[in-house]
Amino acid sequence: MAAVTALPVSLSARFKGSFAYFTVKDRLPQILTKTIDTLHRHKNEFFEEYGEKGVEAEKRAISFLSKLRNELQTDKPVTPLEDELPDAALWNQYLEYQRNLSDGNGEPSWFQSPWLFVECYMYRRIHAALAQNPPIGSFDVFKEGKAQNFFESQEAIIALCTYFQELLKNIKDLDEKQLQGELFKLLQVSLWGNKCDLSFSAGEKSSQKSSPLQCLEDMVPYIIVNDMEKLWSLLINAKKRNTDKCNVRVDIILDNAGFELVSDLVLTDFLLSSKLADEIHFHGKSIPWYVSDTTKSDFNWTIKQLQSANHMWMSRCGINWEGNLKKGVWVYQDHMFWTLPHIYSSMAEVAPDLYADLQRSNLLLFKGDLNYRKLTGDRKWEYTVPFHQALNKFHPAPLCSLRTLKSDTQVGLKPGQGEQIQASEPEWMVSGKYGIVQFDATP
Ligand SMILES: O=P(O)(O)OC[C@@]1(O)O[C@H](CO)[C@@H](O)[C@@H]1O
Ligand SMILES: [Mn+2]
Repeated sequence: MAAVTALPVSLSARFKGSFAYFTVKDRLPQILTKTIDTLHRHKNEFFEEYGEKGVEAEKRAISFLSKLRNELQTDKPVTPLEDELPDAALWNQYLEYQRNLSDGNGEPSWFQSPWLFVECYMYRRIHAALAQNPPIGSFDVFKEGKAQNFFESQEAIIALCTYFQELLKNIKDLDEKQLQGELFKLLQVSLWGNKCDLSFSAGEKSSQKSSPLQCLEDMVPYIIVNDMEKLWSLLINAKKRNTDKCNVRVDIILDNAGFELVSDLVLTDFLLSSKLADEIHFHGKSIPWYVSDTTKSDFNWTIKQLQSANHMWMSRCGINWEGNLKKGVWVYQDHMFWTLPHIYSSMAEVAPDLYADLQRSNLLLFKGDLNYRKLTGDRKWEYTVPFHQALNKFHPAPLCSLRTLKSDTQVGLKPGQGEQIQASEPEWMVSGKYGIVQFDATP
């Protein structure tokens, strides 16, 4: 009989001094405080739009959020959701599951439970604070920050769009080697684009300032797992096998809006334009999430901004991308599973429809740190554990994580590799300076 190996423990704030501990202790309350400030600042706007009712809704949302911050900071039990939003029952079932896991060690709570669970729960409660308070129910408290990130990355966006439009001019004449070179460049831009997330900096500015293409070479040593060659093989082989009947579909599970999203759109446009893929499916969040994550409204807003930009190549990108959506070769999808606390190894059970949909893809690109945490279960893995093992049977299709390290979990390293980086850079797992392009194709 095969030995059943126990899974390592979940990351949690109960490990004092860990990154999870500092996040729950400092960063999450800061994010709540900023959220409250944002609502305060929009008070007049709510009044102008909805009169007294708007102001009352704002007050109720603020008091709900202050209560939440207090619960967090005093390590109160995590309470069932009391709203009637469509995912509430699934959340409450998951809370029950956590209760059973804690095995008489007390109720699930902010500093005792798995970090991933309580962090997701905070964003879900922020959503409830607004959703339960019409008429401001659909106000996205993180919208301003996402838009600001986009505007502050303007120069980098211009540089990227210009590079890409120049590339399109002679893309048909590129030989395989050149095509591979361009794919690798755009993969790296999309990888490093993941530095620009706003929950990491507790909502402080984090935009792409310099030209995103210039220093790629210098950053190669910081890609500590680099499976770009494997990605290339998969794509080029699929292209060669491709017949009219069988489209190559690539899915990208998006992360942050702002510069990162533009880098993802350029990468996926390249896949279409080079005919490495015929169809791209984008997966975004159905509610505001982890400060900077992309919602449908961010996705459409970004394309509109590009279209109407006062720069020829930026607007060309925007126009083409709107066209891709109209033609149906780009498809935007969302599913509530992406904003549940569940790790991806439970997708087949919790969201069988989504799992079945992903199975129709030739390649899944998972962007960012949170997706990596959910792929690998957010556990204290040994660095050398194979990625496939950490995925714990999650395997709808060949998949690849493009992620800069911003939480202390990493698998698939060579023996001694993690220890060696640790010796010279104790913050390597949480600084965003290192990245991975980590691929798994084994069914
Ligand atoms: O998924 P992303 O945008 O790359 O990163 C999300 C993130 O900033 O949020 C968490 C910290 O609160 C960490 O998991 C991670 O660093
Ligand atoms: Mn994010």
